[in-house]
Amino acid sequence: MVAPPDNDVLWGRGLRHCHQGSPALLGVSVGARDGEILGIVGPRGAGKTTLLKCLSGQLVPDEGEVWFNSAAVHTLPAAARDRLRRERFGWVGSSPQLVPELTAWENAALPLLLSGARHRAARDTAREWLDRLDVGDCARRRPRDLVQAQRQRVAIARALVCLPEVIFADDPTAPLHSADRAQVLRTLTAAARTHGITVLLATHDPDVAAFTDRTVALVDGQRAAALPGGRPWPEEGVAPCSAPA
Ligand SMILES: Nc1ncnc2c1ncn2[C@@H]1O[C@H](COP(=O)(O)OP(=O)(O)OP(=O)(O)O)[C@@H](O)[C@H]1O
Repeated sequence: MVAPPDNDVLWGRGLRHCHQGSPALLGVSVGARDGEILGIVGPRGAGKTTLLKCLSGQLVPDEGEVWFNSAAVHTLPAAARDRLRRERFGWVGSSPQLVPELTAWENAALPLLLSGARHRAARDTAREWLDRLDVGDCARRRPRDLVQAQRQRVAIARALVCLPEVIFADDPTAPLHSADRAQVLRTLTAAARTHGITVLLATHDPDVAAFTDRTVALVDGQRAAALPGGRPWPEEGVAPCSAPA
Protein backbone atom coordinates (compact mmCIF):
# COMPACT_ATOMS: atom_id res chain seq x y z
CA MET A 1 0.00 0.00 0.00
CA VAL A 2 1.27 3.44 -0.92
CA ALA A 3 -0.10 6.52 0.85
CA PRO A 4 -1.63 9.25 -1.33
CA PRO A 5 0.21 12.29 -2.65
CA ASP A 6 0.87 14.90 0.06
CA ASN A 7 -1.60 17.44 -1.32
CA ASP A 8 -4.46 14.93 -1.46
CA VAL A 9 -6.42 14.83 1.77
CA LEU A 10 -8.61 11.98 0.56
CA TRP A 11 -7.80 9.39 -2.03
CA GLY A 12 -9.56 6.38 -3.51
CA ARG A 13 -7.67 4.00 -5.76
CA GLY A 14 -9.09 1.27 -7.97
CA LEU A 15 -12.41 1.22 -6.13
CA ARG A 16 -14.77 -1.60 -7.06
CA HIS A 17 -18.05 -2.31 -5.35
CA CYS A 18 -21.16 -4.37 -6.01
CA HIS A 19 -24.51 -4.08 -4.24
CA GLN A 20 -25.92 -7.60 -3.90
CA GLY A 21 -24.19 -8.63 -7.10
CA SER A 22 -25.03 -5.42 -9.03
CA PRO A 23 -21.88 -3.57 -9.98
CA ALA A 24 -21.85 0.06 -8.83
CA LEU A 25 -18.14 0.96 -9.05
CA LEU A 26 -15.83 -0.62 -11.61
CA GLY A 27 -12.36 0.55 -10.66
CA VAL A 28 -12.60 4.25 -9.85
CA SER A 29 -9.62 6.29 -8.70
CA VAL A 30 -10.06 9.83 -7.43
CA GLY A 31 -8.24 12.22 -5.14
CA ALA A 32 -9.42 15.38 -3.39
CA ARG A 33 -6.93 18.06 -2.44
CA ASP A 34 -6.92 19.85 0.87
CA GLY A 35 -9.63 22.53 0.88
CA GLU A 36 -10.83 21.64 -2.61
CA ILE A 37 -14.49 21.59 -3.63
CA LEU A 38 -14.64 18.56 -5.89
CA GLY A 39 -17.75 17.80 -7.91
CA ILE A 40 -18.61 14.16 -8.59
CA VAL A 41 -20.99 14.45 -11.51
CA GLY A 42 -22.93 11.91 -13.48
CA PRO A 43 -26.41 10.63 -14.29
CA ARG A 44 -28.62 8.63 -11.94
CA GLY A 45 -27.16 5.25 -11.13
CA ALA A 46 -23.62 6.28 -12.15
CA GLY A 47 -22.20 5.26 -8.77
CA LYS A 48 -21.82 8.69 -7.14
CA THR A 49 -23.43 7.73 -3.81
CA THR A 50 -21.51 4.46 -3.68
CA LEU A 51 -18.26 6.36 -4.29
CA LEU A 52 -19.00 8.86 -1.50
CA LYS A 53 -19.92 6.05 0.87
CA CYS A 54 -16.66 4.23 0.10
CA LEU A 55 -14.59 7.39 0.51
CA SER A 56 -16.31 8.32 3.78
CA GLY A 57 -15.88 4.85 5.29
CA GLN A 58 -19.60 4.02 5.35
CA LEU A 59 -18.91 1.18 2.94
CA VAL A 60 -15.77 -0.89 2.60
CA PRO A 61 -15.12 -1.35 -1.13
CA ASP A 62 -14.92 -4.89 -2.46
CA GLU A 63 -11.58 -3.92 -3.98
CA GLY A 64 -9.34 -0.88 -3.84
CA GLU A 65 -7.96 1.49 -1.24
CA VAL A 66 -9.23 4.60 0.52
CA TRP A 67 -6.81 6.92 2.24
CA PHE A 68 -7.60 9.89 4.47
CA ASN A 69 -4.30 11.66 5.00
CA SER A 70 -2.05 8.81 6.12
CA ALA A 71 -4.89 6.57 7.38
CA ALA A 72 -5.81 3.55 5.25
CA VAL A 73 -9.59 3.83 5.77
CA HIS A 74 -10.38 0.54 4.00
CA THR A 75 -8.34 -1.37 6.59
CA LEU A 76 -9.82 0.29 9.69
CA PRO A 77 -12.19 -1.68 11.90
CA ALA A 78 -15.81 -0.52 11.91
CA ALA A 79 -15.49 1.33 15.24
CA ALA A 80 -12.52 3.35 13.98
CA ARG A 81 -14.37 4.19 10.76
CA ASP A 82 -17.37 5.32 12.82
CA ARG A 83 -15.12 7.55 14.90
CA LEU A 84 -13.52 9.00 11.80
CA ARG A 85 -16.93 9.84 10.36
CA ARG A 86 -18.12 11.32 13.62
CA GLU A 87 -15.04 13.41 14.37
CA ARG A 88 -13.54 14.37 11.03
CA PHE A 89 -16.27 14.11 8.39
CA GLY A 90 -19.68 15.67 7.76
CA TRP A 91 -22.41 14.17 5.60
CA VAL A 92 -25.34 15.83 3.85
CA GLY A 93 -27.67 13.45 2.05
CA SER A 94 -30.28 14.15 -0.57
CA SER A 95 -33.04 14.01 2.01
CA PRO A 96 -32.61 15.38 5.51
CA GLN A 97 -32.44 12.82 8.30
CA LEU A 98 -33.27 14.79 11.42
CA VAL A 99 -34.17 13.53 14.88
CA PRO A 100 -37.93 14.18 15.07
CA GLU A 101 -38.02 14.77 18.84
CA LEU A 102 -35.38 17.51 18.73
CA THR A 103 -35.83 21.12 17.69
CA ALA A 104 -34.01 22.52 14.67
CA TRP A 105 -31.22 24.03 16.76
CA GLU A 106 -30.82 20.84 18.78
CA ASN A 107 -30.54 18.85 15.54
CA ALA A 108 -27.97 21.28 14.18
CA ALA A 109 -26.05 21.23 17.49
CA LEU A 110 -26.09 17.46 17.82
CA PRO A 111 -22.47 16.81 16.73
CA LEU A 112 -21.28 19.43 19.23
CA LEU A 113 -23.44 18.10 22.05
CA LEU A 114 -22.30 14.52 21.36
CA SER A 115 -18.68 15.62 21.47
CA GLY A 116 -19.19 17.14 24.92
CA ALA A 117 -19.56 20.84 24.08
CA ARG A 118 -21.33 22.98 26.66
CA HIS A 119 -25.03 23.39 26.03
CA ARG A 120 -25.05 27.16 25.64
CA ALA A 121 -21.99 27.25 23.38
CA ALA A 122 -23.46 24.48 21.21
CA ARG A 123 -26.77 26.31 20.97
CA ASP A 124 -25.13 29.61 20.02
CA THR A 125 -22.97 28.00 17.35
CA ALA A 126 -25.89 26.02 15.93
CA ARG A 127 -28.05 29.14 15.80
CA GLU A 128 -25.32 31.05 13.97
CA TRP A 129 -25.28 28.36 11.27
CA LEU A 130 -29.07 28.30 11.08
CA ASP A 131 -29.01 32.08 10.61
CA ARG A 132 -26.42 31.79 7.84
CA LEU A 133 -28.63 29.23 6.14
CA ASP A 134 -31.70 31.48 6.48
CA VAL A 135 -33.56 29.22 8.91
CA GLY A 136 -32.68 31.04 12.13
CA ASP A 137 -36.36 31.73 12.77
CA CYS A 138 -37.03 27.96 12.72
CA ALA A 139 -34.56 27.22 15.52
CA ARG A 140 -37.20 26.22 18.08
CA ARG A 141 -39.41 24.23 15.73
CA ARG A 142 -39.37 20.47 15.34
CA PRO A 143 -38.74 18.81 11.96
CA ARG A 144 -42.43 17.99 11.47
CA ASP A 145 -43.20 21.72 11.56
CA LEU A 146 -40.68 22.54 8.85
CA VAL A 147 -40.95 22.15 5.10
CA GLN A 148 -38.46 19.86 3.37
CA ALA A 149 -36.26 22.74 2.18
CA GLN A 150 -35.98 24.06 5.74
CA ARG A 151 -35.15 20.58 7.04
CA GLN A 152 -32.39 20.27 4.48
CA ARG A 153 -30.90 23.58 5.58
CA VAL A 154 -30.90 22.32 9.17
CA ALA A 155 -29.11 19.15 7.98
CA ILE A 156 -26.50 21.29 6.23
CA ALA A 157 -26.03 23.36 9.39
CA ARG A 158 -25.49 20.10 11.31
CA ALA A 159 -22.80 19.03 8.83
CA LEU A 160 -20.97 22.35 9.20
CA VAL A 161 -21.34 22.95 12.92
CA CYS A 162 -18.23 21.00 13.95
CA LEU A 163 -16.13 22.36 11.07
CA PRO A 164 -15.17 18.88 9.85
CA GLU A 165 -12.16 18.32 7.62
CA VAL A 166 -14.25 16.83 4.81
CA ILE A 167 -17.92 17.22 3.96
CA PHE A 168 -19.56 14.64 1.73
CA ALA A 169 -22.61 16.20 0.10
CA ASP A 170 -24.71 13.69 -1.82
CA ASP A 171 -27.06 15.64 -4.06
CA PRO A 172 -27.67 18.15 -1.23
CA THR A 173 -29.95 20.41 -3.24
CA ALA A 174 -32.33 17.63 -4.33
CA PRO A 175 -35.14 18.68 -1.95
CA LEU A 176 -34.78 22.39 -2.75
CA HIS A 177 -36.56 24.57 -5.29
CA SER A 178 -34.28 25.95 -7.97
CA ALA A 179 -34.49 29.41 -6.39
CA ASP A 180 -33.08 28.04 -3.12
CA ARG A 181 -30.37 25.86 -4.63
CA ALA A 182 -27.85 28.56 -5.49
CA GLN A 183 -28.20 30.26 -2.12
CA VAL A 184 -27.71 27.04 -0.17
CA LEU A 185 -24.77 25.97 -2.31
CA ARG A 186 -23.22 29.39 -1.98
CA THR A 187 -23.49 29.19 1.81
CA LEU A 188 -22.10 25.66 1.93
CA THR A 189 -19.19 26.34 -0.40
CA ALA A 190 -18.39 29.77 1.08
CA ALA A 191 -18.29 28.26 4.57
CA ALA A 192 -16.09 25.45 3.31
CA ARG A 193 -13.67 27.86 1.64
CA THR A 194 -13.53 30.12 4.71
CA HIS A 195 -12.73 27.22 7.00
CA GLY A 196 -10.57 25.18 4.57
CA ILE A 197 -13.03 22.29 4.52
CA THR A 198 -12.69 19.85 1.62
CA VAL A 199 -16.06 19.14 -0.01
CA LEU A 200 -17.04 16.23 -2.23
CA LEU A 201 -20.24 17.28 -3.91
CA ALA A 202 -22.09 14.57 -5.85
CA THR A 203 -24.78 15.69 -8.23
CA HIS A 204 -26.55 15.03 -11.49
CA ASP A 205 -27.35 18.73 -11.78
CA PRO A 206 -24.85 20.32 -14.20
CA ASP A 207 -25.47 23.78 -12.69
CA VAL A 208 -23.97 22.66 -9.41
CA ALA A 209 -20.60 22.17 -11.09
CA ALA A 210 -20.23 25.96 -11.22
CA PHE A 211 -19.69 25.94 -7.45
CA THR A 212 -16.82 23.46 -7.59
CA ASP A 213 -13.10 23.86 -8.24
CA ARG A 214 -12.97 20.75 -10.40
CA THR A 215 -15.25 17.93 -11.38
CA VAL A 216 -14.85 14.27 -12.14
CA ALA A 217 -17.54 12.53 -14.17
CA LEU A 218 -18.82 9.03 -13.54
CA VAL A 219 -20.83 6.93 -15.98
CA ASP A 220 -21.87 3.35 -15.26
CA GLY A 221 -19.46 3.07 -12.35
CA GLN A 222 -16.44 4.33 -14.25
CA ARG A 223 -14.60 7.62 -14.70
CA ALA A 224 -15.61 9.37 -17.92
CA ALA A 225 -14.34 12.50 -19.62
CA ALA A 226 -17.84 13.42 -20.74
CA LEU A 227 -21.33 12.12 -20.40
CA PRO A 228 -23.29 10.46 -23.20
CA GLY A 229 -25.46 12.58 -25.43
CA GLY A 230 -23.07 15.51 -25.41
CA ARG A 231 -24.33 16.75 -22.05
CA PRO A 232 -22.34 19.76 -20.95
CA TRP A 233 -20.49 18.41 -17.93
CA PRO A 234 -17.18 20.14 -17.42
CA GLU A 235 -14.28 17.77 -17.97
CA GLU A 236 -11.93 16.98 -15.15
CA GLY A 237 -9.35 19.64 -14.56
CA VAL A 238 -11.37 22.45 -16.03
CA ALA A 239 -11.39 25.26 -13.53
CA PRO A 240 -14.96 26.42 -13.48
CA CYS A 241 -16.32 29.85 -13.58
CA SER A 242 -17.02 31.41 -10.26
CA ALA A 243 -20.32 30.59 -8.63
CA PRO A 244 -23.32 32.42 -10.02
CA ALA A 245 -24.16 35.61 -8.15
N1 LIG B 1 -28.42 -0.76 -1.72
C1 LIG B 1 -28.39 -1.12 -3.00
N2 LIG B 1 -28.79 -2.33 -3.41
C2 LIG B 1 -28.75 -2.71 -4.70
N3 LIG B 1 -28.29 -1.91 -5.70
C3 LIG B 1 -27.88 -0.69 -5.36
C4 LIG B 1 -27.90 -0.21 -3.99
N4 LIG B 1 -27.40 1.03 -3.98
C5 LIG B 1 -27.11 1.35 -5.25
N5 LIG B 1 -27.37 0.33 -6.07
C6 LIG B 1 -27.16 0.30 -7.53
O1 LIG B 1 -25.79 0.65 -7.75
C7 LIG B 1 -25.68 1.52 -8.87
C8 LIG B 1 -25.06 2.82 -8.45
O2 LIG B 1 -25.94 3.46 -7.54
P1 LIG B 1 -25.58 4.82 -6.82
O3 LIG B 1 -26.70 5.15 -5.91
O4 LIG B 1 -24.22 4.75 -6.26
O5 LIG B 1 -25.57 5.83 -8.07
P2 LIG B 1 -25.80 7.40 -8.09
O6 LIG B 1 -24.96 7.95 -9.18
O7 LIG B 1 -25.58 7.97 -6.73
O8 LIG B 1 -27.33 7.53 -8.46
P3 LIG B 1 -28.40 8.66 -7.99
O9 LIG B 1 -27.98 9.93 -8.65
O10 LIG B 1 -29.69 8.12 -8.50
O11 LIG B 1 -28.35 8.70 -6.49
C9 LIG B 1 -27.10 1.66 -9.43
O12 LIG B 1 -27.28 0.72 -10.46
C10 LIG B 1 -27.98 1.34 -8.25
O13 LIG B 1 -29.22 0.82 -8.67
